[in-house]
Amino acid sequence: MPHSPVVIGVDSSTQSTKALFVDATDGRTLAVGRSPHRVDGSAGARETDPEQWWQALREAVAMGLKESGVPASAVTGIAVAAQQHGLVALGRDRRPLRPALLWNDTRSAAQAAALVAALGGPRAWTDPTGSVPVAAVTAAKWRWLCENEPSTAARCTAVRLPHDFLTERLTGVAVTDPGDASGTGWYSTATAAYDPELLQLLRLAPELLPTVAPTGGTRVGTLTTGAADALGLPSTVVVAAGTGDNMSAAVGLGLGGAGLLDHPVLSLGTSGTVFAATRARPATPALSGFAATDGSHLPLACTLNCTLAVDRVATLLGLDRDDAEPGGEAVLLPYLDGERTPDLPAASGLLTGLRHTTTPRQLLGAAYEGAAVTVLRALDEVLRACGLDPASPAVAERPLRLIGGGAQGRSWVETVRRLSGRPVILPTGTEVVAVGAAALAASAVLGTDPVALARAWGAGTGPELPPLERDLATWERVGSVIESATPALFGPGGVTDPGSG
Ligand SMILES: Nc1ncnc2c1ncn2[C@@H]1O[C@H](COP(=O)(O)OP(=O)(O)O)[C@@H](O)[C@H]1O
Ligand SMILES: O=C(CO)[C@@H](O)[C@H](O)COP(=O)(O)O
Repeated sequence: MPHSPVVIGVDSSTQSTKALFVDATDGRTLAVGRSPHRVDGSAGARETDPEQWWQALREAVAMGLKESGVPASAVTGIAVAAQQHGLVALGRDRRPLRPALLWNDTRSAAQAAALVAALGGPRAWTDPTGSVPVAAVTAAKWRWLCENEPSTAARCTAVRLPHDFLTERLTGVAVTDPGDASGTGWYSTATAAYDPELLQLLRLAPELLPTVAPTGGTRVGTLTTGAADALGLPSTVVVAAGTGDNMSAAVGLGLGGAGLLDHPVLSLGTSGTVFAATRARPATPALSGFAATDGSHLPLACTLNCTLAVDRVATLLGLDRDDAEPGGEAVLLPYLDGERTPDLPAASGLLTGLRHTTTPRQLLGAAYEGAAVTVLRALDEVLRACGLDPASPAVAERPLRLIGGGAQGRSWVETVRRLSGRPVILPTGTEVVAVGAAALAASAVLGTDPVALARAWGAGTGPELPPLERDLATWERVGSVIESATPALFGPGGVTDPGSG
């Protein structure tokens, strides 16, 4: 009997690649293949060889095929969602000239500040792009490459984001989507096209860039013979344009034009992000005003230090992840990688409020609190960007959808509930970025709306935990330390503009 059609949603995130095999008829997860990658670098550098992502994609697909027992002939579509912003510089042979500069590489902070000044301040950037450049933004990374490795920049014949690089490996087609493009700093969310004035300022030739597909669910082509051989899949498999990981999570949760708008999400991974899909184009210096991949928008704030940083504190203390209790007087800002929100690229971890009575478990709890308050402080701004009044009781009761690896952890869930005072939904689909990519793939195969499809699949629904009484004392204690964490405290490299996102 023929197998029902299967689509593969790929999440190529900072730490690993996941390939989710989904039954396209009902959204059932059949298997998930996984393969880790390495992030190299110290003193602000964060790099990964893009060939590692390609290798990991191959391994994750092979694992998924084996575990699902699905015949390769049943696979009809694939799409890639990946970590945002990373700069992939390719040479004439379409191979990387150097490792990718990742979203959490802070060496480009000075270039970001110079770009803001060159255009006349934050508003001059939010008007076209929706966002103010910070070290994470690809435009700042391109300028860093030009200034620090000019011969590599001169040899560069193509500039790609992580998901574009992988989509091109699959199809041979140079294509991106509006969602991931909106994190580059050279794409205008106002005109839905690359901005020629910004490209000129960046000294980036438009020929180096991929074309922008109308949506992440656009059919780009089919697998090349080489990619089909490498993946063990038929060359008839349809490839969709794909998108950035946060945009894909929105699709997987059923948020967007054909789904729920203005419902907040908190993602707990290497980065902490808070965002919502909304109708109006965001343009405030306090947030990244991204495009979603389906024509709606995605106001978002992102921190550099979330699960990985807290896990590191647990390791330093010799404790298990969940061996934590509320921090008491201790405040720990786990800014081990510098920080993006607030914009403190030269920051390091900060501990204050230590007493003779402070226990290691409280210190770990303080790290959870520091990371959680840092990202949750942007939630009200996200709600305002959705046209909502955060102070209104109906908005305050709106549940927060918790996703990312951290949503699997008891301490993360309890810390977020205690500090937000909101109901929390734990979606049943634990790999919502990959679910979103699978919905984009299915959309390219079937011609349906990806958000509507993902809603029907139901991955965004799950148990709703009731609100806990809000721990305002901790919220305010941690918040006041964040307010005092100025660039001057962390030495050179800090940026004085409070714009973040
Ligand atoms: N059961 C768990 N409890 C707490 N944290 C977890 C758990 N499982 C995974 N994680 C965290 O999830 C993170 C990976 O999540 P993921 O969303 O895949 O990250 P990324 O997208 O940045 O690669 C790890 O840093 C790990 O700390
Ligand atoms: O830079 C951002 C968002 O602007 C990050 O959210 C990256 O997209 C990386 O995500 P994770 O690997 O942490 O999921």
